[in-house]
Amino acid sequence: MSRYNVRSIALDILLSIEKNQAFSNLLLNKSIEKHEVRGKDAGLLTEIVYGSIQRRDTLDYYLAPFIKNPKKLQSWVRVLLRLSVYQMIYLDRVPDRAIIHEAVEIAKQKGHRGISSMVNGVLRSIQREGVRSFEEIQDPLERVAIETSHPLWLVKRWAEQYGMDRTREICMANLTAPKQTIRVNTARFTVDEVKAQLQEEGIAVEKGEFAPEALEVQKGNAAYTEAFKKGMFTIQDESSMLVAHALNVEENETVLDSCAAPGGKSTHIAELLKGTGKVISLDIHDHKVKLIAEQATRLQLTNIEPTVLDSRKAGDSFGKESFDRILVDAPCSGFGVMRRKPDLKYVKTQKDVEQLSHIQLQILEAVAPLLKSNGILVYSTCTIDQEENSDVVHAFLQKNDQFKEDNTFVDRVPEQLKQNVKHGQIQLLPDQQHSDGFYIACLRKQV
Ligand SMILES: C[S@@+](CC[C@H](N)C(=O)[O-])C[C@H]1O[C@@H](n2cnc3c(N)ncnc32)[C@H](O)[C@@H]1O
Repeated sequence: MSRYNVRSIALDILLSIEKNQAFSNLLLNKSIEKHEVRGKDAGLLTEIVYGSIQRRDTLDYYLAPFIKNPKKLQSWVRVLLRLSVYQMIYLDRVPDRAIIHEAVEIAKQKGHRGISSMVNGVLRSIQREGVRSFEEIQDPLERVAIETSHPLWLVKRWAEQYGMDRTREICMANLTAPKQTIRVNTARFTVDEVKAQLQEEGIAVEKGEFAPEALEVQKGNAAYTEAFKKGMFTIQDESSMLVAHALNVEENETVLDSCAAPGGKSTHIAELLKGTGKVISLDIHDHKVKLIAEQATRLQLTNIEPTVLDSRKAGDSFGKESFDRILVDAPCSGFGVMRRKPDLKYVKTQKDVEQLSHIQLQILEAVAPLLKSNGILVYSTCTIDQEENSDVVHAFLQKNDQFKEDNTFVDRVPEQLKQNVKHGQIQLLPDQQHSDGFYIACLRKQV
């Protein structure tokens, strides 16, 4: 595969993301398979696609002084310029002249002479003159927004919730590459067994930062291994691994996972139950419930029952007080996982946050009666927005006085995170723990 093709494929992927607002990781994986992009080329393609999305607004800021008629610029030309400038500024392994040459060739093929000479002119000017500084932006919020390529409304919102300094750190952290961590299937294997098997397959791993069953991948991709096929582990961020521990399950218990697909947490709960008891795994989408069943089969866990159901109607299918533990790993804005899904920041709106917080509260209220007294209800999201996190929990507790914050939650949190637990809740931020941003609240139903 030549470099020319890699950039051409990158352009097609980026255009398709712009047009359909499809998630970048899915589209990228499909293209890698379709074009059989391998080795270093796959790495370069991934870097160009993710980087160009992640830095979109910064790249436009850099390009703006060099483009005479921005309104007339066709979207494919803008995307081609973005991905070329991304490489010139952020990747040092390809010389600028090669990047410019390839951009001009693509422009010739896709457009006409006028366009290719404009692309050539813009990129050569940037090569010669460099790009402008962020110091030109007076407003500090706007500067963070442009410098880290986040929408201004989101930067403003986080500045109100977390303060200016923390917001900048969060936004910067969202530009870094996420780690790959795996969760050992402790129902069937030990951490050492999995480590040894992966090492045999050329995948270097180290102990995770805080979850006992976590291994951090240092080299290689654990997804394409025999160990994965054999069900020795699940690929999961470490912050997500805290959720099943928060439930504090004991063998033979019955657990409701009310928003379960694709099954990352259901399978963890099933593993902690050591194959005993039962996990009823609900999801509203039929095609997603199939994914839970697939994972349970791969991991050889027989104590999971994947079920298609809107959990807001769970009361029609299950009796009051029928579960020992309930998890609501709610649909959310995903603002904690922007490193993995950088397109989210341009797609989600303030209205989405508001609507999601209503659904989250509805789900909590619907499943609450199904919990036995003294049982634990865990609410979690992969977002860092307070309206979807502590505000939802606060609203729920106000209306449901049978529930209280579970102060024993702190005992089930790893040592280095204990200080982050407040009132039975923890908010992990991407700049602090180097994991995904994640929120967990642990509530107990009073006897
Ligand atoms: C954050 S994801 C869950 C991730 C999952 N717990 C895991 O660890 O793999 C939220 C899920 O909730 C599902 N969902 C959204 N609304 C729902 C509802 N009303 N009832 C049940 N599931 C719902 C979505 O389809 C999505 O799969």
